[in-house]
Formats: sequence, C-alpha cells, structure tokens
Amino acid sequence: MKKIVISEFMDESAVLELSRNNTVVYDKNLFQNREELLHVCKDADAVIVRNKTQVDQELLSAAVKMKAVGRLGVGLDNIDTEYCEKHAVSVITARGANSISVAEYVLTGIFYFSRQYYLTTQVKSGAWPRERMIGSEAAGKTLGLIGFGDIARTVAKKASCLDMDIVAYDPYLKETDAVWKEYGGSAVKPCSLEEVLRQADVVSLHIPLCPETKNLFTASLLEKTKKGSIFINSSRGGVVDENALAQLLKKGHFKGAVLDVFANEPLEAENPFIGIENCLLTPHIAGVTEESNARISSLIAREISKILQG
Ligand SMILES: O=C(O)[C@H](O)COP(=O)(O)O
Repeated sequence: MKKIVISEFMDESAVLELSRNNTVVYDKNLFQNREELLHVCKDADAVIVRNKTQVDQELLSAAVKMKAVGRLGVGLDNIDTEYCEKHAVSVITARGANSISVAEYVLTGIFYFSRQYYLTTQVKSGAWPRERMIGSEAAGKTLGLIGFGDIARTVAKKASCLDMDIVAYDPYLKETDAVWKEYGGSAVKPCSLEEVLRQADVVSLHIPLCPETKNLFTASLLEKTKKGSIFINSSRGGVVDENALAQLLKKGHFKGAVLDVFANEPLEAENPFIGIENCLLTPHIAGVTEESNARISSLIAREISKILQG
C-alpha cells in the first residue's frame, strides 16, 4: 500500500477512489498545521495540495519516499518545482480542468461592472439610481488578456461569442503560433503588453506568479490602462502592486476591479481594497466550482495513482 497525504480540500469521491488501494491521510486543514504536515509526509509516497500548502525544500527533503506532488489547480508558486525536478519528484497539475470556471468568472466580472450591478444595494435601501445605472454593452468592446495559456484561451473563446474584440499579450508565444487563431478565430490579436493596456476596455490577468511576474503591475504600468476600463485579476495577488491599484480605484481611474486573489489571503484588516465601492472581492474561488472541483480531483487522483503504481 502506498501512502498519500491530502492537505487541502478535495472532492470526496476522488478521495474515496484513492483510499481503495492506498493509505490516505485526508485532512483539509492540514496545511495550517505545519508540524503535523511534516510529520505525516515523512513516509508518504505522494502529497496532494491546493495553493496553501507550502511544498518547499523543508517538506520535500524530509519526505524521503516522495514520488509525486499532485496540485489541485494550476498555479505552482507554492511548490519548489526546481527541487522536485532535481530529486525526480513528479509534479502533476490539473491543467485545463478549471478553465471553464475561471472563464465564466471573468465574464461575470465584465457584466458586473459594465452594468454597474454594485449599485443595486442602493435599490435595496430604497433609492432609484436609474441614470447612474445606465451601463454599457460588452459587444464591440476590447478585452485585453495578459497571458494566453489554457485559461485565457477559454476566456477568449467565450468572449468572442459576446462579439468582443480581443487583444492578448504572451511573451512565450510567437505571433505566428497557431493557438491565436485556434482559440479566438480572427478575434484575438497578439500585442505588446503596453499595447494591450492602451487598447483594452477590460484587462484580465492570466499569468503565474514567478520571479518574472512578481509585482509586474506597478503603479506606472497600471496607469497605462484606459481610463474607465475594468481590471480583473483571477491569477495571483502578488503580480499587482495592490496599494497602487487601490489608489487608482479611489481616484476613479477604473470603472471597477474584480479581484479574486491577493498578496495575503485571507484578507488582513489593513487590505487596501476593503471599503472601496467599485471593487468586487471574492475569496479565491474563480477556478473552484462543483464541476471543476470534481474534474480536478478525479484527474489528479488518476494521475497520482498511475505514478504510484509505476
Ligand atoms: O492555481 C489555481 O488553479 C487556482 O488558483 C485555484 O487554486 P486552488 O487549487 O487553491 O483551488
């Protein structure tokens, strides 16, 4: 029997599936108890995590039997992938399995601020802000995608059905790459980062957190976005200067910001976005729906089983 440690929430049926042929330690709060986590991982063959468990050198070097790390998502900023590569520990991500959920989240954000739904609280308290709530259509507007991986491609596919024009920046894709056409038809145009920010009515980030992207969105870059645009971040909080973004929101530069990810999660009392009206804040749920959780969990369970069975 192989031992698998699962330290954050996973779809129950996938946990049951893994338990048939393995010894499974499943505790969705284990990531919060570092000492216990290190202890149970010592003789584990695999660990399955979301974004909160730090799979770092300390954990990996103590877990001498570790063959695989399963990531119930796609971001790898909590995993020391270099160490894993050097020590032949496979890292399995759920690539593609949460793209639909994130894409639908982005579309919700576009409509939310295009129609200024945040003002409906005024209706509940007896006001009638009919003129303030004259919004705008998504059709004919330009969506700017930062990063053009699986998730951004799914966003592009769906946004092109709304008759939006799409510009995208991805330094890892050549202009001639077939994916530009494959995922957006004629609607997606590859551009430089600054060109995307200059043109876009909606900017949506789809980049990993890594040394190249940490604090990429500085005050001066954020200022290059169009006045009145919508800013959506469902990638990682660490890629944006949060104080600078909050300042620009307060100054009325953006129509609104949709933020699912933050430098520190859960939010601390002094988080700069708390209390800003035109800000939609969600607790890192863009990629997590019932459907994506089931897809992600069964994909990771299957792939981890394959590795452990050799
Ligand atoms: O990286 C991801 O796929 C998303 O941020 C979701 O992460 P999660 O595994 O913590 O749900």
